Amino acid sequence: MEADTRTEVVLLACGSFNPITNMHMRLFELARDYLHETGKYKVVKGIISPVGDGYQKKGLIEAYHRVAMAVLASESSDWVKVDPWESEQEEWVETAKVVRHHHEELLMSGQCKDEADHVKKGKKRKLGASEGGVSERLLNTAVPELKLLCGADLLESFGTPNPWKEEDITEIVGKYGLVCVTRSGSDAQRFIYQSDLLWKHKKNIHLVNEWITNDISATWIRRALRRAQSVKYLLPEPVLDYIQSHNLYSPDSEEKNADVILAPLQKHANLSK
Ligand SMILES: Nc1ncnc2c1ncn2[C@@H]1O[C@H](COP(=O)(O)OP(=O)(O)OP(=O)(O)O)[C@@H](O)[C@H]1O
Ligand SMILES: NC(=O)c1ccc[n+]([C@@H]2O[C@H](COP(=O)(O)O)[C@@H](O)[C@H]2O)c1
Ligand SMILES: [Zn+2]
Repeated sequence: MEADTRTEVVLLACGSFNPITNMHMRLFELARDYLHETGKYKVVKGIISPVGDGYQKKGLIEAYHRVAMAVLASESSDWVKVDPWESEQEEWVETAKVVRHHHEELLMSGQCKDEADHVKKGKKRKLGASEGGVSERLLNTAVPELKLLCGADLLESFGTPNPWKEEDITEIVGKYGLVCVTRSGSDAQRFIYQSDLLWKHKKNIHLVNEWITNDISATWIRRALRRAQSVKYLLPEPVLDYIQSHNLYSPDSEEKNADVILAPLQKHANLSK
């Protein structure tokens, strides 16, 4: 039997997940199919990382509820898991730092693995994004690549100068890589073409076309819930049960953080003072 030489990949999705929807779970499935079809990658894990309360987005309910719902949603998957680390940080954490954290976790878990086992199996796995302060010991360890998974709207938000620092985009796209799920007719390709920075790293950006279009957004779901309209079949049933039993998403909850500036914008304003 031939050895599997594909590069192992872990997909990390960052966002509010307020609440998690069927489309969030579909993102992982679409991205995995795409990467497998290239013949070069083997997706070994998906991570959902809900943003912390410090993000201060309008209508953002408490992180423990968003994490609990994400855990319920992920129960239907055997490869996508929730990681609460980001949600547990007191202050909002830049996405580049979240990616760095998960990459370090991967390096640490790789360090503990019995390397000899891989050698025995004749498995030669490529090391993921690894330069930059990583010890020789870690460089010799087999670690999957970590890639940020997002929708086209997040990619396009890179173009708005305020919330994203150029060095963060460079780190995410240049060092790790991006898998972006886009809709047919979406302008993600043009967007990359129009950005010198993204164009430079285009080899690290995988655009996944979603042919079975699905426009579910958490904002639309919260709106329907406020109006007591049905959202059945738009999110996993256990998530819907959780929302109903905890009475989440009311006109009041939508007013949370209404008068507060989004954390990335605040941070940026402080830096440029
Ligand atoms: N329908 C969709 N198609 C493609 N990507 C999506 C879709 N819905 C969400 N995403 C992606 O999922 C990630 C997490 O998104 P987020 O939590 O903001 O969900 P959302 O549905 O966009 O919520 P909101 O409406 O509150 O902004 C982001 O990368 C976002 O681009
Ligand atoms: N500079 C940054 O790192 C930066 C800026 C804006 C949003 N984000 C992240 O993008 C995601 C956006 O989520 P929403 O679409 O729900 O606002 C969040 O995970 C947030 O932390 C990161
Ligand atoms: Zn969003």
